[in-house]
Amino acid sequence: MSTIIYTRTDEAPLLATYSLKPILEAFAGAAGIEVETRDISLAGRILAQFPDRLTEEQRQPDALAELGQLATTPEANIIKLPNISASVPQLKAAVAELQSQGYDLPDYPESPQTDEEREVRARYAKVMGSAVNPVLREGNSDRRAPDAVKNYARSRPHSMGEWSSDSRTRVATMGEDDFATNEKSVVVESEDTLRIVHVGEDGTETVLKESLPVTAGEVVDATFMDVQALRTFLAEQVRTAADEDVLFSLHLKATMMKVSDPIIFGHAVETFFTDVFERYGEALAAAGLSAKDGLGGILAGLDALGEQAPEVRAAVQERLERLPRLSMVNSDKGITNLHVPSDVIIDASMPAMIRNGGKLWGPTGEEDDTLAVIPDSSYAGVYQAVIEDCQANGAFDPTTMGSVPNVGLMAKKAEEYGSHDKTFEIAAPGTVRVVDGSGTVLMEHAVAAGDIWRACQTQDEPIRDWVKLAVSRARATGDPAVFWLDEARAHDANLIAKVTEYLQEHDTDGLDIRILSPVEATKLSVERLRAGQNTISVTGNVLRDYNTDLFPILEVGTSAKMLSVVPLMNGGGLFETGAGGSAPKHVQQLQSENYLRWDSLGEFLAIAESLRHLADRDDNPRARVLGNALDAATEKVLTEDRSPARRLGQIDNRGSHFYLALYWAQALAAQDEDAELAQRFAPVAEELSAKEQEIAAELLDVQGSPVDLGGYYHPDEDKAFAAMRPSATLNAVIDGLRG
Ligand SMILES: NC(=O)C1=CN([C@@H]2O[C@H](COP(=O)(O)OP(=O)(O)OC[C@H]3O[C@@H](n4cnc5c(N)ncnc54)[C@H](OP(=O)(O)O)[C@@H]3O)[C@@H](O)[C@H]2O)C=CC1
Ligand SMILES: O=C(O)CCC(=O)C(=O)O
Ligand SMILES: [Mg+2]
Repeated sequence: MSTIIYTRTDEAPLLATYSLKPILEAFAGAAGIEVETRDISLAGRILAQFPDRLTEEQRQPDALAELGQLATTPEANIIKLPNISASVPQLKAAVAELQSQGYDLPDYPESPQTDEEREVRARYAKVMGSAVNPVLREGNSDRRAPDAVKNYARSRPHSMGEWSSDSRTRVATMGEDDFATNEKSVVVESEDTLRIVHVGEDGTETVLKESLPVTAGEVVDATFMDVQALRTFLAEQVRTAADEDVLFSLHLKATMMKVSDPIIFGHAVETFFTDVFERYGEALAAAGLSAKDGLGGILAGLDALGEQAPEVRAAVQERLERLPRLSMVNSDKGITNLHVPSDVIIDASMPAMIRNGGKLWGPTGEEDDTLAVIPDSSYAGVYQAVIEDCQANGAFDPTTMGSVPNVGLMAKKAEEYGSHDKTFEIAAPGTVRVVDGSGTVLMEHAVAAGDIWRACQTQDEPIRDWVKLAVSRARATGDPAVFWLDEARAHDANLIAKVTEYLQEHDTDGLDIRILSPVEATKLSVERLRAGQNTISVTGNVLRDYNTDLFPILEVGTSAKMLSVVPLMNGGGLFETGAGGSAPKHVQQLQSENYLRWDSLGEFLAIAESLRHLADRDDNPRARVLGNALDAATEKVLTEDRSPARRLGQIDNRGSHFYLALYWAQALAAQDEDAELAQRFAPVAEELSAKEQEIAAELLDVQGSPVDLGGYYHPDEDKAFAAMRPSATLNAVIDGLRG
């Protein structure tokens, strides 16, 4: 029997799953395909770490480890929905919720003192940050907007904010003493085990990483961020934003870069609130309050300071009332850009700002231009180039613009992704060295206390596979493919050599394949975008992440509508859904007014791809019929405007699933490749169609009042099903089909 693994994740995609998966099970079952669930949610991953503290019924298997293993085999067919990459505040909240549900989990030890606490912290560290994606991604990434989605945006464009030529929005970046400029890179010739050591000024050696296995031909980089330079830079930007009276906003990826970016975030909080930290820094530290967890964490924990608490709160308030104004995540609730490290995530936050005419929201909800602070200069120039283009040429026009799909290098934890196990906050001045098995120093940097040093690996085989994928996408589309690589950067220079070599392995006759620096590649792609032309961006891992939100958000309004395929290197398929995240604000809306705005279009596209993959692998023609019919249904959901609207009283996520089921059944009934399947679904199509009004009314009726899900990170199954499957009439049809 063919099997599809459907992941259980978090937040909005999880809620949507309660409604969509029963439909998938019913339809797939008819083609002899089984749908299995694996829980890789944050809550599930936490529980899997502590079997020793849980009762038999509470224990959870380590589904992530299982899927990581599966992804290396040809049998893999995994549909992966977005999941929470947890920051410390999110982890603590999830633990508290699970404790309140009767799970005997230890508190997260902020500063572990005992061996036991260190052990607990190490277990939590395994589930934090981007702990899921790098494990499953045993292949490179192919993300693009399908024609149906582009056509929809062309005929029904999303709103775009206006750009004016006197916009003062710009990006500020270091450009020296940062990760980009300090980078060194080597290609190791043969399999080896490297070590990372710190040598203090007095010659004392401290091993930072004992064993760093590398494979032949692997690119290994090392770099560091000079923290004194960072703090000087941040202080300058605070002053500049005040002088120019624009909003100060910081854009990092504290979830994925889970060691380096929370530290940078902490420096930004301390720099913005210099007076507060100068006066109360010690008291805050003594109370276990860290700037790394953000202003939100500090304000929430202030009571621990006893009598001093009101004074500190007043000092924070006083600072907030002076210039520069901070950009806001939620001005109604007073949540600033510096509240929670995972609230503002660069891949989503910068495109949202660009889409909005370069404006963010200030303390009183006012829209204004912003100084977007992106400390490391590796890719900051990409956003600046897009901003300059919008200032010169106005907003993009979704009805005429072309497309920038992406072929991204990410297999086997390539590039910065997952480099947190090789990232260190330096304890004392000295030198950090990367040493090979024979004792030769491959790379070294002089560092000061507090600097953030990191190494990063990229294996050869993924690079070769990435070049192949790029050529095959260029061939399939006829569009130019541009490798975004900067010969001035050490790592990129090594990649350029490999790309040039591996391109020789392919027939590139008649293809337009170029290598340009990220800024030049942006300028070219954006110019072509405006001319309605497509340009494939072939990028490393970080730009894969950035570009697959940036361009989709401009082109089709959201990255949720992307087709996101990961052809696994050993032949399996990983089908990601969309290119964005888990949209936490959508859950809040469901809880407060029983309306779920999440658009499952990414899931629909992924399921169809997954079905076709099964059809090829298992020689199961019925799976192909099902997949093709699903694509037809998805297109009809778009053209008939059955996607979730944004406001109460209209169709939401659940309603869009109903229409998908209706159109899917209709498409199956109408096809003539598989008569048995047509016969099976004809009555389903008829029944759903006949009951359309009834079902739509049942789905709309529940909207408008609060919903109790019994948990945010770990909802109660019965409550969540009840909330997400409110139409008894629809359920009866679907459950009847599931038999
Ligand atoms: N692949 C993965 O597993 C990923 C996980 N994440 C995780 O997701 C969380 C939130 O990340 P964040 O960067 O805020 O990004 P999100 O993409 O979750 O949210 C940004 C905004 O995008 C829009 N959006 C995203 N997806 C959909 C959808 N399917 N339907 C409708 N609108 C959508 C919404 O904005 P609006 O409607 O206002 O335009 C939303 O508020 C974090 O925990 C992060 O770690 C993030 C990225 C990828
Ligand atoms: O893994 C993560 O934390 C985020 C992944 C992401 O944003 C992406 O793949 O686009
Ligand atoms: Mg992303």
